[in-house]
Amino acid sequence: MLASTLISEIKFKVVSPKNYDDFEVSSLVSDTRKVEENSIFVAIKGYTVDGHEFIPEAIRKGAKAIVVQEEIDDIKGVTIVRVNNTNRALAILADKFYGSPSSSMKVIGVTGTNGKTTVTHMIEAIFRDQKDRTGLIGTMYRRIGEKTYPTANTTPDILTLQKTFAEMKKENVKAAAIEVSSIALIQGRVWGIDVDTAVFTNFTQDHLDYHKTMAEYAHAKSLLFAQLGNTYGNDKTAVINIDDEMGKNFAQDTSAQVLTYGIKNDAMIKASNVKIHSQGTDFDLKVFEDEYHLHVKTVGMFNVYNLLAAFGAAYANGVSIHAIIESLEKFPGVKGRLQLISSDCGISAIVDYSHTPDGLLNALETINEFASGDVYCVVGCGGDRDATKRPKMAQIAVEYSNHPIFTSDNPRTEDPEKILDQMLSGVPEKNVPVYLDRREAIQAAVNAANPGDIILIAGKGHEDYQIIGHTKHHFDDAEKATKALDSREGR
Ligand SMILES: CC(=O)N[C@H]1[C@@H](OP(=O)(O)OP(=O)(O)OC[C@H]2O[C@@H](n3ccc(=O)[nH]c3=O)[C@H](O)[C@@H]2O)O[C@H](CO)[C@@H](O)[C@@H]1O[C@H](C)C(=O)N[C@@H](C)C(=O)N[C@H](CCC(=O)O)C(=O)O
Ligand SMILES: Nc1ncnc2c1ncn2[C@@H]1O[C@H](COP(=O)(O)OP(=O)(O)OP(=O)(O)O)[C@@H](O)[C@H]1O
Ligand SMILES: N[C@H](CCC[C@H](N)C(=O)O)C(=O)O
Ligand SMILES: [Mg+2]
Repeated sequence: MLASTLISEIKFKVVSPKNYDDFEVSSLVSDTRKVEENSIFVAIKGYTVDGHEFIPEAIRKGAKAIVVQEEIDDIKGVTIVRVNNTNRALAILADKFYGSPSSSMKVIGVTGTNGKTTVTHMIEAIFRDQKDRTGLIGTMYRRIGEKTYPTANTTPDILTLQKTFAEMKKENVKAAAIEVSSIALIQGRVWGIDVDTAVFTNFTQDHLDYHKTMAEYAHAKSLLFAQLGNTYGNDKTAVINIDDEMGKNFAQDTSAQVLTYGIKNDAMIKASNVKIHSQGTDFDLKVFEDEYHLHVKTVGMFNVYNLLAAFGAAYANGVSIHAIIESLEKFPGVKGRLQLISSDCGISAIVDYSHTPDGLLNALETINEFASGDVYCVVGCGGDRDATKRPKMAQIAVEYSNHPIFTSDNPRTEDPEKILDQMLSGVPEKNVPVYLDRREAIQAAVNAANPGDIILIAGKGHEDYQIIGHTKHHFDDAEKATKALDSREGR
C-alpha cells in the first residue's frame, strides 16, 4: 500500500514536507524494535517511555514516515505527519493497512470485571458447533480455528489486534469472541474494531491502581457500549446483565439494540430454579416467552450468568435456541476456572482464577454449596496490581472458608512480604497461617486436610508461571496440587 493512501486516511494532520516522496509501505509499527526499510513508525507516549525518543532509531532502521503528536524538526528524506493523538492515528492507519478485517466477520466483544475469559470460550464453543471457523482473543491466548498464539495482554495492542483479525479473515473465520479489558478501552486498543455485539458480564472492584476510582473504572467499561453502533437505528446489539446496577446504566446509554439477561430481575433471557451440584448445575431458562430446562457441566451461580451472557451473544447473532442449548450443555469449562483436581485420598483441590474480591467470594460461595467437609482456601494477591483488593480478599477467605492460608501470587516487582502484610491488615484479629512460598502453602493445605475436604487454590488459574521481579518461573497450581495430593496418597 502506498504511504499517501494511508496518510490520506487521517483527516486532521500537518504533513511536512507538503510534497513528500511517496513510497510502498513495508510495515506499520509503533515499536522501533520492529522497524524495517520503508516502515511507517507511529510514536506513542507510553506509561514507561515516550516513543518520540526513539525516532532517531526508527530512521536509522529505515522508517520513511513518522507519525508524531509533538512538534519535531524536519528530517531529510523522511515524511513527518503530526496529529493530535497518535493512538487514534494508529487505530485509523492500522484498520486501513490491514483492510478492515474485523468487518468481514461477526465480532463479539465481552467486557466486565469477571467472566470475560469464560464467556468468550462459551461463545467460541457455540460457533464451533455451528461448524463456523472461530476466533478468540483474550487472557489465555489468541486462537484461530485450532491454532493458538501467545498473548501478552488480555486485549492486545491495536496492531497485534488488527494483525490477528487479518489472519482470521484469511482463515475464513466467521465469528470472533474478544475480551475487552477496561484498560484497553481507556487506551483505545479496540478503536477501529467493528464490534457487532458487546456483552457486559458484571462490575465489581479491580484495577484501582490504574483507574483510581470506581467511577473511572465504570466509565472505562461504559465505552464499549457507548462506542457501539451509531445514533441511527442499527443492527448492533448490547447483551447486558440487568441484575448488575451498572448494566442498567449501560443499557440506558447505548444506541444499540439491547438484549437483557439475568436471574433476579425481569430479563429477556432469564434463568430460574438454579440448582448447583458438585458436578454441574440445573436451571430453567426463559427466552422471552419460551421455556427450557438446562443441565450444564459448569458449576456455580456465577457460571449461570456466564452461560446467559454467551446465550445472548449467540442468539443476537442468529444461532437457534436449540443449538445454543446443546452447545452450552456440553461445554466442559475453561482451564483454571473451578478446575477440579481429584485424588484417591478423598481430598479434592479446585484451581480457580479468582483474583478479585468478588471472584473469590463467588468461588467460595459455590464450593460451600456442595462441600460436605471443611473448605481450605490458599490465596495470595498479585504485585503491581490494585493493592486495595488485598485486605478485602483476605477478609473473604477468612469469612467463607474454614481454613484460610495466605501465600504469594505473582509478586512482580513488589516485596511479597509486604503484600502479605497488606492482606493480614484486613484480618487483624485472626491468626492466619502464611507461607511466602506458594508450593509450601499448597502442600500445607494438603497435609492438614482430611478426606472429604476441599482445597480452593485461588488467583492463578491457568497460569503456568509465577512472576518474581521481572522473571517468569514455571509454576502451575494444578501441577503442584496433583503432586501434593499424590504425596499424601503415598502415606
Ligand atoms: C500500563 C499498560 O497498560 N501498559 C501497556 C503499554 O505499555 P507502555 O505504555 O508501558 O509502553 P512503553 O514501554 O512506555 O512504550 C511506549 C511506546 O514506545 C515504544 N518503544 C519502546 C521501547 C523501544 O525501544 N522502542 C519503542 O518504540 C513502544 O512500542 C510503545 O509504543 O502498552 C503495551 C503495548 O500495548 C502493553 O503491553 C502494556 O501492557 C502492560 C504489559 C501491562 O501490564 N498492562 C496491564 C496493566 C493491562 O493492560 N491489563 C489489561 C487488563 C487485564 C485483565 O483484566 O485481564 C489487559 O488488557 O491486559
Ligand atoms: N460471572 C462471574 N461473576 C463473578 N465471578 C466470576 C464470574 N465468572 C468467573 N468468575 C470468577 O472470576 C475468575 C476469573 O474468571 P474469568 O477468567 O472468566 O474472568 P476474566 O474477566 O476473564 O478475568 P481477567 O480480568 O483476568 O481477564 C473465575 O475463576 C471465577 O472465580
Ligand atoms: N489479568 C489480571 C490477572 C491477575 C492474575 C493474578 N494472578 C495476578 O497476578 O494478580 C491482571 O493483570 O490484573
Ligand atoms: Mg480474562
